[in-house]
Amino acid sequence: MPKLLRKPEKKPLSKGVTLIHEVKDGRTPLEYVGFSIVDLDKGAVFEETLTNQECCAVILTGKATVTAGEQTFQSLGTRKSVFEKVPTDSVYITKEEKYRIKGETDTRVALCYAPGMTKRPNRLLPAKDILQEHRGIKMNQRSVHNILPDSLDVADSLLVVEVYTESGNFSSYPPHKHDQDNLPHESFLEETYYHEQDPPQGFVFQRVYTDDRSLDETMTVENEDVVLVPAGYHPVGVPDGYTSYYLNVMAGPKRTWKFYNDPAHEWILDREDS
Ligand SMILES: O=C(O)C[C@@H](O)[C@H](O)C(=O)CO
Repeated sequence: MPKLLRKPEKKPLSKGVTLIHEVKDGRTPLEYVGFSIVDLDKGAVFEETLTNQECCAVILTGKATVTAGEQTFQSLGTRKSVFEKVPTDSVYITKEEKYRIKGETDTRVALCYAPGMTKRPNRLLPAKDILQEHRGIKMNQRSVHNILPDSLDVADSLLVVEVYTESGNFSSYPPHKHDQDNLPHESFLEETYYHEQDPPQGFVFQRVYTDDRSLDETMTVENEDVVLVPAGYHPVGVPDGYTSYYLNVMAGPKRTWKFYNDPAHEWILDREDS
């Protein structure tokens, strides 16, 4: 198996709580980004006390109550499937905070982690405030929900975004990278991709490669897989008949998304939309 591809592990943590993915704590080559997926049965509770990391809890599906410090946010979550394609609710939780998530229904939660340097207010990121964006032309079209973009100054490191790519299209394309701390031209950001496909027997292809090809992995990515992007360009191609969803978490030394397109493929941006 390529070293950047992670399959769902489905490990029971406690009654009604199942760990689907855990990309953190010595189980990852990434230094800045941590990522988990947790499934909660109705009524089940997941609890954690953060240390030097901040967290964004994204209610992928189902409904949940999130308590962070003294605040409780009830009835979060807007969809039974990510493919309803509506934005969902998330909660930003500051470092050194204790939080708990209780499933009000069966719930899938993404826990996105990155270094926290300061104590910040915990904050609800409600679905109604999520900025939606359409990007691209021809077979390079995708829709984006900006959950925690760099324009929103609520986190120290975390950037979180979800992306839908329709049948036959490419996204994260033309291939771009953000692996040099060289602002204003490029920022250094690691990235994770949590993928789903509709219908779920689908797959997508994702390539992660650097200019010198010292890193060059092309992966067949199935439903619920995670891909790690420590460096390099990272385009995604979606086969005919399937829709792709992915959730990206990015973090690095500076909280700015400044990417650099692969010059070999940048020309596709210059085409007429006909
Ligand atoms: O616009 C897209 O195709 C999504 C990507 O930008 C994705 O969020 C990413 O690669 C971020 O670096």
